[in-house]
Amino acid sequence: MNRFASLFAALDQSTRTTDKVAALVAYFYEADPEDRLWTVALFSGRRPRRAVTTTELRNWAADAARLPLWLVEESYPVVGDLAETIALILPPPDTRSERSLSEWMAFLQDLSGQPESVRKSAILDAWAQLDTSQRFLFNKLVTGGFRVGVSQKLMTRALAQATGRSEAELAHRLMGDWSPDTTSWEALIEADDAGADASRPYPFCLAYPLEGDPGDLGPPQEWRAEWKWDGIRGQLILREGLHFVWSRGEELMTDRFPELARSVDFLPPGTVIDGEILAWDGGAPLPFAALQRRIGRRNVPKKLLTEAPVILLAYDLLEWQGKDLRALPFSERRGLLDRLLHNLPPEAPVRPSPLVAFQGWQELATLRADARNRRAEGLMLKRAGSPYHAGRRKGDWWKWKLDPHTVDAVMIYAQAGHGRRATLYTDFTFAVWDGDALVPFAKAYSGLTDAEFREITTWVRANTLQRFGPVRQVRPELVFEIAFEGIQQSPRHKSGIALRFPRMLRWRRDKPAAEANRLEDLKRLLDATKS
Ligand SMILES: Nc1ncnc2c1ncn2[C@@H]1O[C@H](COP(=O)(O)OP(=O)(O)OP(=O)(O)O)[C@@H](O)[C@H]1O
Repeated sequence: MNRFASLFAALDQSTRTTDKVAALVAYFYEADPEDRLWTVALFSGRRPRRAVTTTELRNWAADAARLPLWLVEESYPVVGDLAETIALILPPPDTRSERSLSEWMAFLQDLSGQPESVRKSAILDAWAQLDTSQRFLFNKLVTGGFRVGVSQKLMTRALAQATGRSEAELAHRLMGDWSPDTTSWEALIEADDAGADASRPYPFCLAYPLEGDPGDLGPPQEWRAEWKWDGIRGQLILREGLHFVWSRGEELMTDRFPELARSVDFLPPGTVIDGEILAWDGGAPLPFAALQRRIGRRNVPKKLLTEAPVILLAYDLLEWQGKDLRALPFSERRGLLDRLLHNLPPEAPVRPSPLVAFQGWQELATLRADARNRRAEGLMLKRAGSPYHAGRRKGDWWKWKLDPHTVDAVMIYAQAGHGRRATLYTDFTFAVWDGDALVPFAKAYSGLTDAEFREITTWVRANTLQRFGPVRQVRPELVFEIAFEGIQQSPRHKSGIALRFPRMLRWRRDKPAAEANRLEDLKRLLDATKS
């Protein structure tokens, strides 16, 4: 645990990317393969099974520190972090543990499902062997609320330096359905047979919002335009006679969209397609509300399959005949994709998303104005010569939406509704990132379906950090897309801004909290509306 604790301290102390990468590279050189694997798992958002609830942890810490529970409860808001509060109030350790990170993880995994008395004495025993900084980390591992200022991209860069493999290859290897229980460092990072897991997706290429004039992008012939569909991003993988569908948040959605199973009848194995899952009425997309009824359902009732059938509108080809095509220019990948799909019969659940032909930027701006009639949110601009990047990189993919007034925000407080919805948590407070902190900027309470509010209510009950009368502070994990009519400066709000008519457009299950918008984004929008 010492080595991991030093790594954590080094990452925490510096905001400079080069320092963070150097600390990670040094760690990857020195640590044991089991610890390296757990570190990669934790830093890429993979959580161990949770064996202990935060309430149990608080109660046990109060016992161990011989403090009344109310004093622990009072200390928590002052410190601001439960793991840290507990680390600080416990008496000094009796002995020092020599356990490594992976040994502690195995210890925690073994606790899951054990009776409370066994789990309590194990946790107390662990606390008695760890110093304050190790305890802090240990508590974070127990609660699963592990966050460091290290993006997947940064970690991949460090891994590339430490292993001599390319970032693109490593980013691909780290995707998909693995955990330290199902793989080893050797199999995940080093073994030649990187294709062992047939379901493994590629990291999604993401876009930046176009804020200025498209004319600034250079000659229009270097660009391709497509409609920006209002559905769910999906990567369809066809390998070894099987099919898999991944969300942009690395969640397997295969069973949720059974219509896509038929793609194996029309397309050969060794094909991976990037596209948008849309509810489809035969010739055009249905409004997002139709697709919304499908989201979150693992078993889709027959009625819904007929009322809101889905297809994949394909816009990129990432693998063909088992070969990774990501390094090819976009125009070539698109050409191959169109050839692959243009002859498919209407019953095939995959179709090409058409390219929008244009000669000049002015013509494209006029076409964009018609996006709503096409049931699109605007346009996507993709540089014809660009490879398929992993993640968000400025320059080659731009989203040029019609309505720029949306923001992805993290829910931090929840309150029950009124009347018919009095038993459900429906009124939420949302925050965006300001540095490493979340600042509240808006409240909203409409826009989701009853089924979604029910699911969120269960989640709120299980993830409450604190109560203030009727309001619950929740783990900052759920992301929602908030739409609004206007934005203005406001000295009354901590964020310094106020929104007009904010409402929830959708629950972004595919986005982790770290990817929510930042206060700078809202300030930029504020400046743009002023000028
Ligand atoms: N033709 C298209 N090409 C690429 N992406 C498209 C297309 N049509 C719709 N999209 C959607 O637009 C998104 C592109 O924006 P971005 O990469 O920033 O992801 P995002 O944060 O999910 O975006 P948003 O919230 O604006 O949909 C994709 O994730 C995808 O779901």
